[in-house]
Amino acid sequence: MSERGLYAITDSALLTDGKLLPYVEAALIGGARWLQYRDKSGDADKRLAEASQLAELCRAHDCQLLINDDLALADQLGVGLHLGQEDGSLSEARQQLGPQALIGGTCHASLQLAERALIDGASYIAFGRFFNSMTKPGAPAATPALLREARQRFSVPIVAIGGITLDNASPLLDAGADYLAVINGLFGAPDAETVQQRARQFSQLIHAS
Ligand SMILES: Cc1ncc(COP(=O)(O)OP(=O)(O)O)c(N)n1
Ligand SMILES: Cc1nc(C(=O)O)sc1CCOP(=O)(O)O
Ligand SMILES: [Mg+2]
Repeated sequence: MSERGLYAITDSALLTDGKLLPYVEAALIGGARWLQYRDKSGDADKRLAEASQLAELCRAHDCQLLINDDLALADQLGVGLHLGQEDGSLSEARQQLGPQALIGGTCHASLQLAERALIDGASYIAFGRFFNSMTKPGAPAATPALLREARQRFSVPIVAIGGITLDNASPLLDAGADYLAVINGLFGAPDAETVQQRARQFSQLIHAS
């Protein structure tokens, strides 16, 4: 598992009209190291079908797949999981998915939530939002100073999320972020070629920092 990189997150509202697979494949070709399937439709059949296709793509491109919120789906596919504060027990997810599973926790702007997540078995901790987010405008705000403090305290991968673009990402990397979790700054593109270019540029930025 690479310890730094681009963490692409899908969005069912953004990746419509058949964009999901071509845009995700472009992100993987461009170097995304982790991919989170984030779908809020509630359509279980669609979610299983799409997540299964993404699992195949990720295997072909040596990318780790994680499922947002849904432990049962992650377990069914044998992939990772991301849990927020309202998504159930991280310790139970660790118990069910086993010691090797990639499991992450939302920590907003709280070092205490990060400590709790690590006690519960998280593989990584995610802080945010750092900038205005088109996808999740109401998320609590975090600062690069928090990332510096977290870098001092914790040895697990640190993820930054929320309104991240190629133009504003560098201070987060300088402050200690290992992964940049991005939705709109990556997938809010006019075509797959642009997604691939953005993924390459994010990957270069991360590995040069
Ligand atoms: C990498 C990463 N960090 C944070 C989140 C947000 O998770 P959550 O708070 O559960 O909100 P939803 O994404 O479920 O709306 C995330 N998904 N990924
Ligand atoms: C899903 C999510 N969680 C956040 C948090 O702060 O926990 S911000 C966010 C949205 C990320 O999308 P975009 O890159 O388009 O801003
Ligand atoms: Mg959630």
